[in-house]
Amino acid sequence: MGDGCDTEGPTAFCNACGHAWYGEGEEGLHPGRVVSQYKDLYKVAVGNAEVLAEISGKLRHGAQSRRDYPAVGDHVLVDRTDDAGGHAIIHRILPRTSAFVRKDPGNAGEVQVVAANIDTVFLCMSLNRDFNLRRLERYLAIAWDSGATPVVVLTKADLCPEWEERMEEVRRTAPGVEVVLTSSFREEGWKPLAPYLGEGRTAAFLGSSGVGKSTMINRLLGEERIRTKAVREDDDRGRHATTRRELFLIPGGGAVIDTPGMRELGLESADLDRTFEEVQALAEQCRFKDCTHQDEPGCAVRRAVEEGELSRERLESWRKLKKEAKYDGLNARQIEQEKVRTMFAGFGGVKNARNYIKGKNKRK
Ligand SMILES: Nc1nc2c(ncn2[C@@H]2O[C@H](COP(=O)(O)OP(=O)(O)OP(=O)(O)O)[C@@H](O)[C@H]2O)c(=O)[nH]1
Ligand SMILES: [Zn+2]
Repeated sequence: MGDGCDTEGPTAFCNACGHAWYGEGEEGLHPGRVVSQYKDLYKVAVGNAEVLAEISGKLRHGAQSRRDYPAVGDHVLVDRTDDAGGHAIIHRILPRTSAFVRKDPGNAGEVQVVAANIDTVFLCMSLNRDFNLRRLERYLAIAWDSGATPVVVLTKADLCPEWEERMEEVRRTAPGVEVVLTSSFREEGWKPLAPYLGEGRTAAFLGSSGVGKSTMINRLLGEERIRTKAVREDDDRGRHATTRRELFLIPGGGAVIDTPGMRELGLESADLDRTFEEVQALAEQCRFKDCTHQDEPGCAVRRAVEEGELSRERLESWRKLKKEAKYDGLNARQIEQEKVRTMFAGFGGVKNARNYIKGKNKRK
């Protein structure tokens, strides 16, 4: 085991989703998983039961910022498996392996965790009207930054005879990222998602409204748990309160999270360099280290555009994103890095996946 990891192996398994975690257990406490949140109350899955829980006074007092509070997807230790006698108490949040963060709407300069412990992000794009490669670049940036591994999920394959062309376009936009084709209106049309699901794994669905995320989740769950075409998030503008965000345990093992839309996530922590790996590689050959690729002499990026090696569109979207993403030093990966370090060494999951993809790109 490398990276200075001194853990021997998992010491406990979440009995709700099967996820393994490292570190000491605690006498009398039960591992569970936060499936949804209502203001200061959390719904926690413990085994086959669900309890309503609040956080312990100690946890509250020790919290230095919003990100020290539980989020959907967190593995936590609670004091009971039955809340008939009162709310359960969350005593500890276990180290996160990944986190989606956004700016705290009620607290300038602060971030909060939108969803935690996601292994795979399904970036959903429907093959009809929604198909938009520039938008995909944004989603990719956010996904990489969360620490989870993105997979592009093309939905509504039944509506698009030109799916092969579309897949090829996606592969060019997202080099090294896996691309799958799905349809909720076809028998077993969800099957391509199966390799990313299962015992101990968590996947989140990200994508514009109407691409079919809820329909797909219902298929995976085998029942209509989410009402499709319900109240649209855009309709309650200004109200920060409840946006739909819930973790569902899949009967066959593992879990899925229905993540909020792009607007809620914002772009503040977009990992542009990874999404625009080829731009980044070119930029390294620019004469000036801080080249903005506008009008500096010796700019390798502009040269590549002139020579037709890099599309003008691609450079434009890079510029646009760079402008939008406010690099204020808050980066999801940095935030969680401390907690994550020990986890990764034993898991190998996210880190290995990244290295794998990196290597795959190099070989091209
Ligand atoms: N033809 C076709 N239609 C689909 C498919 N999946 C979903 N739809 C339809 O697309 C519409 C939107 O589906 P939803 O599942 O509500 O989409 P969503 O991404 O969850 O949308 P929000 O809840 O607004 O975020 C519904 O009318 C679905 O019946 C599919 O595979 N093929
Ligand atoms: Zn340059």
